[in-house]
Amino acid sequence: MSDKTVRQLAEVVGIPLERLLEQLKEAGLSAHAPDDVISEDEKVKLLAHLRKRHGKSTGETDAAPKRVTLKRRTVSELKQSNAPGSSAKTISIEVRKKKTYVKRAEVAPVGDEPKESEEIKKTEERIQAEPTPVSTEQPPVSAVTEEKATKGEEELFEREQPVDEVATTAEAPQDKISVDDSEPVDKEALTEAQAIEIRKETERKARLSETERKKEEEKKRRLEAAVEKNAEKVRQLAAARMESQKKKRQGGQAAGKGKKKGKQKDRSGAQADLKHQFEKPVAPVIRDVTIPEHIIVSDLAQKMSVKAAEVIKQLMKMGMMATINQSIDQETAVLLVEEMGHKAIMQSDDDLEAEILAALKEESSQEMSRAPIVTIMGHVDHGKTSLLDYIRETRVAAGEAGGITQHIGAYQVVTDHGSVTFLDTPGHAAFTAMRARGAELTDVVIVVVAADDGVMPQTKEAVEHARAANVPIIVAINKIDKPQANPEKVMQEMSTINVVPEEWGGDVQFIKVSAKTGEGIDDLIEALILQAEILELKAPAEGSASGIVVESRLDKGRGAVATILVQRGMLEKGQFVLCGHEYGRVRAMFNENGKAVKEAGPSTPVEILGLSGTPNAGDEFLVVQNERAARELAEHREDKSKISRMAAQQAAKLDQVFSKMATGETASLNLVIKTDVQGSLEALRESLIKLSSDEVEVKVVYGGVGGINEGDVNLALASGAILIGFNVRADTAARKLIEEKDVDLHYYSVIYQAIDEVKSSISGMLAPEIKETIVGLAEVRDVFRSPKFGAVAGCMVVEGFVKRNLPIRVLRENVVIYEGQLESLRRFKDDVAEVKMGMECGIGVKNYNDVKVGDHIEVFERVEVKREL
Ligand SMILES: Nc1nc2c(ncn2[C@@H]2O[C@H](COP(=O)(O)OP(=O)(O)OP(=O)(O)O)[C@@H](O)[C@H]2O)c(=O)[nH]1
Repeated sequence: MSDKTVRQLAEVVGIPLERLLEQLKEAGLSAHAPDDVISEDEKVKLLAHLRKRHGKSTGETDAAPKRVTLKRRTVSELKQSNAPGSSAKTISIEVRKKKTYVKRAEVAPVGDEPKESEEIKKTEERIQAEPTPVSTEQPPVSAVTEEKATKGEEELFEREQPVDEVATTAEAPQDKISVDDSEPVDKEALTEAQAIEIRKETERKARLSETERKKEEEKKRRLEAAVEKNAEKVRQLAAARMESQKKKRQGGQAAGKGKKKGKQKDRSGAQADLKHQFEKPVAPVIRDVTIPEHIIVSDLAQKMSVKAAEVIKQLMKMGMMATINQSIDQETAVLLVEEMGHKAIMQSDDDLEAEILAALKEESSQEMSRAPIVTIMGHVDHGKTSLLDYIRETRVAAGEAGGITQHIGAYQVVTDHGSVTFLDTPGHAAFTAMRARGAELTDVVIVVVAADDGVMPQTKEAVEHARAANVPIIVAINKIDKPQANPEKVMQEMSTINVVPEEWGGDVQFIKVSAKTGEGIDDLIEALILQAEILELKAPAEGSASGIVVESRLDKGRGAVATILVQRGMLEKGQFVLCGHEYGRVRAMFNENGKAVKEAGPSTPVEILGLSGTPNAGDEFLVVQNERAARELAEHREDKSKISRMAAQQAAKLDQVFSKMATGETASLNLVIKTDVQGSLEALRESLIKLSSDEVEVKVVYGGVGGINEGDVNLALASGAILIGFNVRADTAARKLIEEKDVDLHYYSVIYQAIDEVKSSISGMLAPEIKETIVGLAEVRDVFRSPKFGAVAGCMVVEGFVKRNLPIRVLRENVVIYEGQLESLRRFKDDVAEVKMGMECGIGVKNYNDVKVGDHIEVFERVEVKREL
């Protein structure tokens, strides 16, 4: 251990040299000049002297304190409210903090280490200046633990953990030298003592921290290197993306939905290089914006990379108010896009579908003759079902011995001369419903007329429906086995409705058959095959298939099951198909006998499994390359059908006839008329047809007697016609359909009123309409005779409400039989003004005593509505 000079010691201890010299003098030590050497003994003596001088000595100079404890006591109060309502509790908290420095062995001589540093001084100062740290989190360390913990230590000095005690009663241990914070402290004395103790500690720490620091630095360096490496990678990646993006933009726009994905990726790339790579465009970016037939405002904004608010603002400038989710038409969108400085590219919604269809046509060009697809129609009980059943049982079952015949909605009959496919949905309702959905599936219509009954109203309807669809007719005169059968009469009656037999010079084949005996059935099938030849029915027998959905259902075990009729191409098991709005892979195919088949050609009906849902009868199906294309097309079709539905509805509105004519959109006004009696039908039909002019042709697509039914509505929908009810009403099912499809229906009770309105609509002079609103409907459940009121109808209000002073009509089977006013409206012998739905009431009709059970009493209101052309 080397001795030090006075100057050196002053420096080490951090006090002025003069002061140290003075202290040395006071202690009576020999050293009195700055360069005098102080021995270890002298140092100890100096320390003892100093302690003595400050009155802190414990006795002998060499009996240095074993530990120095710094204490601080703080007392505070804590107010705590326990349960609500109970008074607050005050807890006194006394916090005693102490710091104890323990001497384990001899005090090491001052300056036994060559290293002296600034740190020592600083630490000393800090210890004196800083208040003892308060840490309530640290658990109190007991003296015993403290002893144990320090026993094996080899260090000469150990600075103990700060000891915090939180106590309310306990006193600090007495064997410790206590220095209370509140007492005046001789800082110099402390400095002397601590200087020695702390120096060691600091040096140890310094040594330790040196290695730790080195480690830390190494770690940091590595981390920084890794980060830099990563950043470099990200930069490279971002640069590459920017480059490809640029190229893409130059090379034109990616089409369709794939673009979306690309955009997302770009965005993530942009985020990665947000800091370094973003370059503000110096010139306006002109984009190519593809615009479909209808586009949502937000989508358009996205395509132009502007905020939707910008687009809305621009639309407002153009005089159009639109919301963010509103769809705008192509023309407006093009104007807007150009206004905003971009290039608009018009895109047809059908492009994708057209592409696929074109591909279909290309690949399947070789056409072969195909079987005719036949629908059977006729009046009730004339034998439609019997005929179909006979053909199926004898032909189909015979052809497929042992097969289980099942109803799949269509089946094929194979004969020596060729095949015929029957749609197993007899009746014109199904036929027209299919047509209303746009499916032109039937090639030939068989109109069944019972030879013993002759032409009936529904026979005429069948003929009209077939004509409206432009489908050739074959007449089957059924039940010729019956003794009272009179085929001649049937031929005559049919001629009166312009269905003239070939043998009489006409163009319609009449076949006499019996669904009971089977007579003439072969002739009928032959006639069908002949008709098919005349029609030259051909279709490609190879290539991707397409056709129509006949019916579909949800099977418990098999999921969605659809019967489809292939019209062209060859459908194979395992192919992806799109059926209306549904799509999927054909998992399995079965024919009408439940037999699994692997392929189906033109005019073949098959049941397919594997679709995502049940398509509608009349929906078109086609084979697509993959599932993605199928899904995209399904979505597109859904949109398209919505739009076309709306368009069809608009086309068939009486108040829009003139505006449509003016724009050249329409040159004909189609009408479906239902009347109460034949006489009014004829009168109305003739008068309306006479309204035809050079600009517009008024066509009565169908006219019939009786209430308006679902079939009439479907026919109106299929032919874009306006429905006219003359003294008749629509039944419940028809009303539902009318509402659902928004079909234009007009009720009249005076012929000239109907004629006037149609006339005005054609000339664009439609006056404000007096609209009749039906406010309520009551069903007659019972009829009482009262001497005072005559016939009183016991009614149940089934719709809306019945009002005493509103006009009424009496309906029998949806035909108006009386129009007038109420005489009385009663509930339990009380006269009332109004009766609501679900309530019973007694109704007396003024001047009318013929009300019957089952009749309906319609209550209506007349309101003037301004026309909007
Ligand atoms: N004698 C005889 N009776 C027949 C013939 N065809 C059908 N019938 C009978 O006529 C009745 C009606 O036959 P359907 O086949 O149900 O008639 P539909 O036209 O299908 O009747 P709807 O389904 O109610 O419209 C049944 O009782 C049949 O047995 C036939 O050729 N000869």
